[in-house]
Amino acid sequence: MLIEELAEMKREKDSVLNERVPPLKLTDLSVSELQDLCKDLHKKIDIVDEARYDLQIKVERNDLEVKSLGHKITEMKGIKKPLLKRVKKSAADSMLGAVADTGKVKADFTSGLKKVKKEEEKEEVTDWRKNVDAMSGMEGRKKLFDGRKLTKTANIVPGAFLHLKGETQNCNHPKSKISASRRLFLKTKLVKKAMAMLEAENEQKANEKESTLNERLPPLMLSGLSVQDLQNLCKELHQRMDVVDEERYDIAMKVSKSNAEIENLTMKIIELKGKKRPQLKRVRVSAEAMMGALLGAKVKESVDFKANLKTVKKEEEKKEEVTDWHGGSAFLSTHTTAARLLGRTCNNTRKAPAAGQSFRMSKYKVLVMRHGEGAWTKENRFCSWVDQRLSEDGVREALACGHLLREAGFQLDVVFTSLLSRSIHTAWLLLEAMGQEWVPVVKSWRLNERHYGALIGLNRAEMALNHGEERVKQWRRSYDLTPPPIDESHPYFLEIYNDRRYSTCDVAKEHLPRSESLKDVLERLQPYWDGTIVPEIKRGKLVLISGHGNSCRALLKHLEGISDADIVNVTLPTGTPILIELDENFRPTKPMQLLGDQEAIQAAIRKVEDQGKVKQVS
Ligand SMILES: O=C(O)[C@@H](COP(=O)(O)O)OP(=O)(O)O
Repeated sequence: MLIEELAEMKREKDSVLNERVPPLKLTDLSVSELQDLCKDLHKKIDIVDEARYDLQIKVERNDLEVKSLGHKITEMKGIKKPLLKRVKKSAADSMLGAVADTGKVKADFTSGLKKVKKEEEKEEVTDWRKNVDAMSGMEGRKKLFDGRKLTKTANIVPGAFLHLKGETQNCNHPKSKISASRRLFLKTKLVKKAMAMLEAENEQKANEKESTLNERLPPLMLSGLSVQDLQNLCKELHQRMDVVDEERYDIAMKVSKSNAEIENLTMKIIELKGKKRPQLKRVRVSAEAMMGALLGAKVKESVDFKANLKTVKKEEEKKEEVTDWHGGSAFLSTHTTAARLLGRTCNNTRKAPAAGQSFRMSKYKVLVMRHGEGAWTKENRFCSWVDQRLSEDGVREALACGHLLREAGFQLDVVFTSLLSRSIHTAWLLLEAMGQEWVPVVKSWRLNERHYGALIGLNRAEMALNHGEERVKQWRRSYDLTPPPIDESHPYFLEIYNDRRYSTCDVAKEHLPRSESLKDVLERLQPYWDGTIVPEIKRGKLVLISGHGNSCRALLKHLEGISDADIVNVTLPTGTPILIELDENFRPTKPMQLLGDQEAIQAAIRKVEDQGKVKQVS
């Protein structure tokens, strides 16, 4: 790295740290003021130290992930890999493996692997297979769930799953006698067990964290201290704050470095997979189905997506895309259905045309999408203004979205994103997949995700357990409910508000939101839409907005005239572009279209909705 760059990084670090820990001013302070100052410093150290602790854990996790991805790449390149030994996995890892998507178990056995002699490996592999073979039949099952056997999750759970999924490599062993229903039974039990272990592990981790933090920063004892003592204590705490904060800064740098590395490796893996992507079919979908897709549960009973699925020849497909642009009688009738579904509570200026009314010509098109899946979606935590990256699936979704748009022939002129990395990366990836990297990407905090206030970082399913699913739904989807605001004691407060990106906004940092309802989101977003995005569209540019679940909901509410009551039922899937066609007055001319495989879209919506439910494992 160039000396100049290093010097720049040092300058940047010094300025951030100086801003966060300004010099002490002790002169003329009374005893009580000094005591307050001590308390204040003590509290700040506590917060920063906790953040440092969390970041350190993240560094360790990232390191493991980097190693694991490295192994994967080595394997994919067909390079002879070193002999590997299974290592203990945490309950969390086993859980992740056990409950990984669509029923295909994905325990990642290459992570944290060690070289060993061939003999050792064979022995070990044979061992767990034997274990599982011995588990068929009632006796076996009992043994399998015997607490003694399960005290070491790592050695049994992943192996058992692997076997149950029929993914064992050794062909010499006779085929498993376990029937499908037994398999399901075993899997369910194992998941339950793993969940209990996960809970215990989480509790243990929380205890460890608390005791470490308490040890590092014992409580303050201020009584009986003279002015001189208090001044010395302030100095000591100030110095300590400086050290802790600098460490936190360095660790945060490590995290962003390893995040970038993970992203690079993930991209490499995707490239190595040979850009194999699912065949996307354009399908004719009724307006009802479209609204069903968007409104999720509300109307889904009446929607049969399978019945609407149709394979169309490529030629026909293109023709349809172009010629159906302004619609015909079919368009009018579908639009009317959509108007009926939404129109009841639509505000009149935005309402789609009703039957008998003349239909308007589409003058403008705009594409709106929620970014690909974010890393915290996997953990089911409210992410909001915390700058999490895309997950591996999120990267895949963004690329698939780019391919879809390229195949459909879209030529973008400008992309708008929020200031959050997940929205920006989605834009980059999709532009790359479209071969349109040159297209400008314009960023604004006004497209940021809704600020979830004090809810940031909390787990939705746990919230549902503690407060009820309905309450969580209200927090997530209602129009004018504002969650409790974030304050300085919140673990992510400093990370958000000390971030340099927020000093670039068109409002002062202290006026940035501390919590928002969807209504607030629309209020901060609309001036940007009217003042910056609309003029570009009017210039004839094709605009894509890579936003967030709720910033996109707010925009759709505005464009489609969705009522306060109906917006509650609108949930957006990740990585799915929505095409909106507008007339010269920016009123919709036809129902918005969620582009892509409708069945998959419906499933993705359900997945997002289910995040707010108490997880039932039965
Ligand atoms: O803040 C978050 O966690 C999600 C939305 O959460 P829900 O409103 O779906 O709970 O935003 P996004 O992933 O689109 O950035």
